[in-house]
Amino acid sequence: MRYPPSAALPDRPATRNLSALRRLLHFIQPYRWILTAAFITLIIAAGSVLTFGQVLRTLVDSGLASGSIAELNHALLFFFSIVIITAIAITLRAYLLDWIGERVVADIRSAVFTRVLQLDLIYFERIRTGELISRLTSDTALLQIVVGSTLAMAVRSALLMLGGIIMLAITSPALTALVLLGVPIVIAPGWWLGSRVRRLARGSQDRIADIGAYVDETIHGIRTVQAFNHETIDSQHYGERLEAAFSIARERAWNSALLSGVATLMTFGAIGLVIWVGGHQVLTGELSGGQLSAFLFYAVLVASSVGSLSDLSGQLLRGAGASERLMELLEMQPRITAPPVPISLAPPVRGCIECEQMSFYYPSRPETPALDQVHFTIAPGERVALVGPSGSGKSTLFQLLLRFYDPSSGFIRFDGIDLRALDPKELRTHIALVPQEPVIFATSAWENIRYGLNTATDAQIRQAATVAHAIEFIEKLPQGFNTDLGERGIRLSGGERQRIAIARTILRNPRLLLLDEATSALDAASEQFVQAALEQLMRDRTTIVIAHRLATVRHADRILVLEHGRIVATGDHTSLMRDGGLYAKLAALQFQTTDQVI
Ligand SMILES: Nc1ncnc2c1ncn2[C@@H]1O[C@H](COP(=O)(O)OP(=O)(O)OP(=O)(O)O)[C@@H](O)[C@H]1O
Repeated sequence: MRYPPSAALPDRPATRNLSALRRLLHFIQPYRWILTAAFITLIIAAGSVLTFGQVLRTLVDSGLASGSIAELNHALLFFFSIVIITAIAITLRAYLLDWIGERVVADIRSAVFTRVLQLDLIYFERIRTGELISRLTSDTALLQIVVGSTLAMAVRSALLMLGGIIMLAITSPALTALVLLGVPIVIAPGWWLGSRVRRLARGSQDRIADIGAYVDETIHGIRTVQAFNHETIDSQHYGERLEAAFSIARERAWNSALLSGVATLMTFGAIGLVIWVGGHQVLTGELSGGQLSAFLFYAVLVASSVGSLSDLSGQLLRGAGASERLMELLEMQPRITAPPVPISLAPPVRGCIECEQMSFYYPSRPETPALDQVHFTIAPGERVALVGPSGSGKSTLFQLLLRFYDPSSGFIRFDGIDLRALDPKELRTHIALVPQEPVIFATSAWENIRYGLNTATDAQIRQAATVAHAIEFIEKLPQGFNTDLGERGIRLSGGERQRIAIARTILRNPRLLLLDEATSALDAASEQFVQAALEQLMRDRTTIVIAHRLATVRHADRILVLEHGRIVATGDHTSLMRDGGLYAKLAALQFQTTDQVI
């Protein structure tokens, strides 16, 4: 088992360890030359900033103090040259690093999304969609900042800090000793408050992910929300989450404000002290005015570098946490995979299904079998109806046939080959599922039908829509096939959505059709169209249908009756009715008797 045990997403507290950032190297590696160029510009920029202190010293001591215009001009020329070099280096550094940040994050997003799409259903049972989306957006956004600026800023600050200290020592060793002694006193409160701010910021981010997940769930279920008059309650729940987020954010804001105040007090207090001591030295002639100016410049530089290093270390830690979560997502291995050497289905694929003493337990319910010693064979082209009370395992059987899960024991074979020996991709090209609630995407009718077969031409799509009796309503839509069907097909009726799904399946032309009949009754006209479309779809292929209509069970070659995951009876409608038993009871209760009363 390669998933974390309790949650789908590794939702651990942010790591205290920056080594998680090392895992980003794999993504940065392809751009190492650009990164090298960026670091060269970074070093040039940092070097130029350090040179400013010397420029200042020359300006004061040689330019101003000497009273010579020529020397002043000379010093200013030096100053402008450094300004130009710094500006060019900063421009290049900013662009190159931003570029790398955006590029790496785009690559990570793409890799994570591709991986998530490959994970199997057990993963999606555990995860909240909103949370995943928030991870994909907020964690990657954090990484973008880390790769695109924080890392480089940290290196820059470290360079400036070290360079600054060296220049301080060169300028005035005595004052430097004083400053270094004072540094711990100046930065200690900052570190303490800074770590509080970071912890609160992390809490605030988790609350925001929680709010995102709640909004996602509520908006998805907006019809249910409104139908149950749940708007006020949901607003209240949302409000409570917002308040929780706000109270953490308020605490963070207060600590952050305090941090700014304390940092200002400490920094300027320390500068004042240096001016006081240094000023005395200038007066006694131990130090020149230029030296004191340069010293102050370097002292401010070192102080601000230390300050920004402490800020950046928080960001780096959060980035390391984000990187760790994303990399763990990336490293998750789907369990349903092709074997190293998959067996290919020999053409022509027939669509023969065998289930041999097959049992299945959902991983989250290891004590109750969802399917128990199921045993049957379905011949190519046969039409089989599955009937059983709710929870008897009908949909589970479909999921196993599509190999979303593997049996816990026993076998399922397709054309005589164990599903586990096949590449699931190949298997699924021969199977199509028409669910009760078809999935419609927020795009045109063209694209929704083409979903069944990427390479389909417009003519093939029209043909499939005609066979599925979808063309009748598609052509009446405002822009015909180009009409956007709205998110989840919200602009279509239930019957229309089903006919789009049927057209899609016709295009796919599977050997095995898994059909979950809609339980909700359609109006007579729509029902007629859907039935006619289904008849076309079922022709000449093996079909297993979870039946809710009398017409379906009557036309089935065979009916399998499931109860508590077991097959309790098999036969055709007439013989099963004659036997009485569960089927007869279910038939009386379950089938929509629009066409004929039992
Ligand atoms: N993802 C899951 N994890 C754990 N148990 C599950 C899961 N999905 C279904 N079950 C359980 O497995 C059993 C079979 O469920 P299944 O959905 O196959 O029934 P069904 O016959 O299709 O029911 P219905 O007609 O109501 O759709 C039920 O007891 C159900 O609670």
